[in-house]
Amino acid sequence: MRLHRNLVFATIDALAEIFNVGNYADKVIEKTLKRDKRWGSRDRSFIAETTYDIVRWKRLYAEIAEVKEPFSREDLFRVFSVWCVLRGIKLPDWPQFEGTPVRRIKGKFDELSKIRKYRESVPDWLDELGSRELGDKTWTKELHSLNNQAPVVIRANKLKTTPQKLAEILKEEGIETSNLRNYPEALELKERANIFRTKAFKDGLFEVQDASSQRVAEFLNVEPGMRVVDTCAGAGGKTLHLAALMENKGQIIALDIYGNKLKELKRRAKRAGAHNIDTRSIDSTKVIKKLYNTADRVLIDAPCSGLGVLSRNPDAKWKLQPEFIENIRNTQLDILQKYSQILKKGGQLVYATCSILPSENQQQVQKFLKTEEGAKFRLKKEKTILSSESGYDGFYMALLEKE
Ligand SMILES: C[S@@+](CC[C@H](N)C(=O)[O-])C[C@H]1O[C@@H](n2cnc3c(N)ncnc32)[C@H](O)[C@@H]1O
Repeated sequence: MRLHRNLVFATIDALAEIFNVGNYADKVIEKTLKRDKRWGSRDRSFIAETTYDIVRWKRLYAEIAEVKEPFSREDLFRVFSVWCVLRGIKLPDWPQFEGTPVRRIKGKFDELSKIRKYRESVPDWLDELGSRELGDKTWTKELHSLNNQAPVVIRANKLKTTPQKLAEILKEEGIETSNLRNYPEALELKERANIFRTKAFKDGLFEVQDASSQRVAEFLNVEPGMRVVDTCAGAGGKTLHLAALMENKGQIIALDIYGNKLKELKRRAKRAGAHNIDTRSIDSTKVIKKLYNTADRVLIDAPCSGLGVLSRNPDAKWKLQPEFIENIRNTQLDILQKYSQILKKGGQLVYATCSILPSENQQQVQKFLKTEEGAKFRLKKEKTILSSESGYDGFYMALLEKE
């Protein structure tokens, strides 16, 4: 691979903004890619993938490069040169790479690879938390898996197509996919591509949704005609899936505390041809209370640490703080106690997170069952999806019935 100066410089700029300013990697990359209209798809994927890679391996690379935050531009070039050396990419003869100690980089890599927190590049506190909650053996495997680049999985929108037809349509647009066994609506891209540019996407034939995430709506046992409340709907990944499973019949009320996310949900619903979704912003407790005892099904796709989706969101490793996880656990329990009251007697509720920590998952459900509201519920089944076992995101889901 030959390195192009403007692509490397754009990557360094993006890294400076992510590491030193603290902006989100996806937003920074999106902005960086708009900088030069002449960049083709290979140029764009170089910038995006290299930036994500260096974000993912920040601790390991910085340790090898012997640099500390906040990084100067010179430091970032040193980190970049570690990335090149470890990938076997020939360094160009630019002044920024002069005197790069190639042998020393390889030696330090071998040495640091013996220690998990460096090898897998995580902060000390996170390594300790994961190991304490999951056990050393499972955490080691899981962390390794969460450091792999996530595959691109899409969900065929059954309101408009079938996975088979969609695969053919995408093939005509130059995108090859394969079916995923045991995931009835999913297709996986054989090669990464910007699928948002396809006509099939603009026509609402699919949504990008990880395979594990596609398990959540299925878990809720919805049927056409039901009244379903999606309490933490965000931009609607699961809401749209619910609408498809309900064949557009019945009613879905999508709630969130952020109105802008619900606006995006509406846009996506229009594209998907999902007509049975109402959105309501939770701007007071009244919004929830009005819905008490009205729903056949409730989904609580709770805010969480997001540790199960590190492979698609590697900068969370550096942005997450232990206090955030502590606070989010309180929110999760509070939400469970309040939003569960939306359910009618005999109705079913799914509590889900994209976390792999038992303290956000099964332990929260057990705590909830011991509360006054929780005593009305029975745990029907629960499922923990580990990335190391499934090859996709880490998720947790529990199905509860109101007796
Ligand atoms: C895991 S995300 C939801 C993802 C979404 N369901 C999807 O499938 O795309 C959690 C959502 O909960 C929302 N949220 C956070 N606190 C909340 C609260 N107290 N009540 C309702 N929603 C909340 C966040 O804004 C976020 O959109």
